[in-house]
Amino acid sequence: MTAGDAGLPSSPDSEAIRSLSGAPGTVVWHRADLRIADNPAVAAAADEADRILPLFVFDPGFHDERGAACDARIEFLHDCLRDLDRQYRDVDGAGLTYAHGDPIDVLGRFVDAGWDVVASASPTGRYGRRRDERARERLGVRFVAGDGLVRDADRPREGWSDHVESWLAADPFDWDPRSVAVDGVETGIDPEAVADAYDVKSTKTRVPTGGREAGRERLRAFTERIAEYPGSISSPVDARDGTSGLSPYLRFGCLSVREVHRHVDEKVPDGRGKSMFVSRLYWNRHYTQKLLDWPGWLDRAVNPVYEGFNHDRHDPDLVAAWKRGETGFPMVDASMRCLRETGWLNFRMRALCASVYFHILQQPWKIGADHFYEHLIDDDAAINYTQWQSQCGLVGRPGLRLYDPRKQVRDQDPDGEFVTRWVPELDPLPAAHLDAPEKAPLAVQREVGVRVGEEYPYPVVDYEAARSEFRERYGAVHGAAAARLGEEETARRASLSGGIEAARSIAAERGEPGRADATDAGGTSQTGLDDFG
Ligand SMILES: Cc1cc2nc3c(=O)[nH]c(=O)nc-3n(C[C@H](O)[C@H](O)[C@H](O)COP(=O)(O)OP(=O)(O)OC[C@H]3O[C@@H](n4cnc5c(N)ncnc54)[C@H](O)[C@@H]3O)c2cc1C
Repeated sequence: MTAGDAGLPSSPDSEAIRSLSGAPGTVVWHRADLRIADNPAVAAAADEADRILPLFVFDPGFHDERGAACDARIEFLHDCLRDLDRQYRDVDGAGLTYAHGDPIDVLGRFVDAGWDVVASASPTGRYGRRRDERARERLGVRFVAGDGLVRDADRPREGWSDHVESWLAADPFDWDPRSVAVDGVETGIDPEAVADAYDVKSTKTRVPTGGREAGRERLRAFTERIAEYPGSISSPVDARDGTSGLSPYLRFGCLSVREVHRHVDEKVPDGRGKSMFVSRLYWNRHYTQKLLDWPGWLDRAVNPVYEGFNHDRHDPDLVAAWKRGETGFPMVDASMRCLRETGWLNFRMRALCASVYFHILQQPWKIGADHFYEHLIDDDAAINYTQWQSQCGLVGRPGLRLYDPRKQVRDQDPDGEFVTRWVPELDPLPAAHLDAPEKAPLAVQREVGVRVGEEYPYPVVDYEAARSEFRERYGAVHGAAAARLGEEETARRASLSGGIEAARSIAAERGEPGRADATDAGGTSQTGLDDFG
């Protein structure tokens, strides 16, 4: 579909822009920073101009069939935009101007009419990177940094934690709405028109309402129950209401990481819940720094030795079974169905599904990561793809994150609440058999009317055999992969928290052909606060 096919023109046109009265000022081009508080671009524009014009451009590349987001994520974005419009109106200005078309064309018309353009700098995927480069080169758009990441440094990871810590402690970006006029141009475009034109209709359920107001409410509610956070993280049943649920609000910039940190720091006494939550805000910055350091995370194995790993085994039927939640591993199936229907999963279940996909089904990692990208409401290219590569073991660090899906049922869902909610055909089976229904005695299967192979599939692969085979294959090249971490370029790409030195020390210790050091990740969970790599 093109802009024309969707029935929406590229708007506003030059005439509408020229007809704005008064001298041109500065356009604030909003993208993934849908707030007016603690926003470096808004603050910079208000500081330099007497007049600002906040703009969001609906890009057909995001909304038509080329866009990878599900309709629920687009609806969440639309909520965020309506809320941003309200934020501007609340400070007595015109609201947000909605545009439609190729952002470079739209912004070019403003530049031709004498406007400057500023935007917040943020690492993006390939498409966004190209768009931003064109905007900078052709139109002189200024990208203002202020997200706590290290830019333009030869070794971004040197002193990185200190840098993030002082950014978190610094005052938020501020501006005085009384010192600047907030202008707008009538375009006839708004989220409703876009939803109609592109037929945006979500079929997902339990999707939260987008926008700053809803995000702030969630933050307030979460801080009241933060003491229960550590005990709620791992189980998919408890996590749904037990973790903050802030990820989509951070993803679309309704709230800044810094203001979330400040709120928790000021309102919550020190304790385990607070420190675990704060460490996750660091992880958010850590994984985002990775994408800034190397954009290839989105489509190439970070360690060249693993490029193409599993490609020779690509089996579309296995991939389809994983996507549909029909692998015969109940915890994976419940998680994959829950992802498709609600657009959210807790960390452990995301890691489990990625691990089973790559280590057990032995399928190419990017197809799996793209599927997550399509369905997650919080999908953040920076976190999703870097997490996928880390979970799959494509960095070349020692230690595989292998999750056993049967153990996860026993540990995280012993009563079968999550499994039977999402895989209702297993509901009649006693909970004791939900970790491995294929092992339930035939008499039990007959009695409750759940016959494995009919109502529910046998495991699509033999878990133990597949795990041994994967360890064998992965281990055969792991020494070579570790050795590559000793090379400057691969070390830079990996962007480990310990910097290039950490990568070199892995190369020195493990950099020779040998077997992978595989452990069951079921008990170990994930990277610690002091170990961002
Ligand atoms: C394969 C895989 C893909 C993932 N994809 C995404 C993604 O696209 N977007 C995303 O925001 N998170 C992603 N995560 C990280 C994590 O699962 C989610 O941030 C978390 O589940 C969101 O729920 P919450 O906001 O309630 O988390 P909370 O536990 O309340 O954490 C608060 C915030 O900290 C950050 N955070 C928490 N855990 C992590 C982590 N492990 N890595 C980086 N940041 C973290 C997020 O911004 C989150 O909103 C992924 C994890 C895996 C294993």
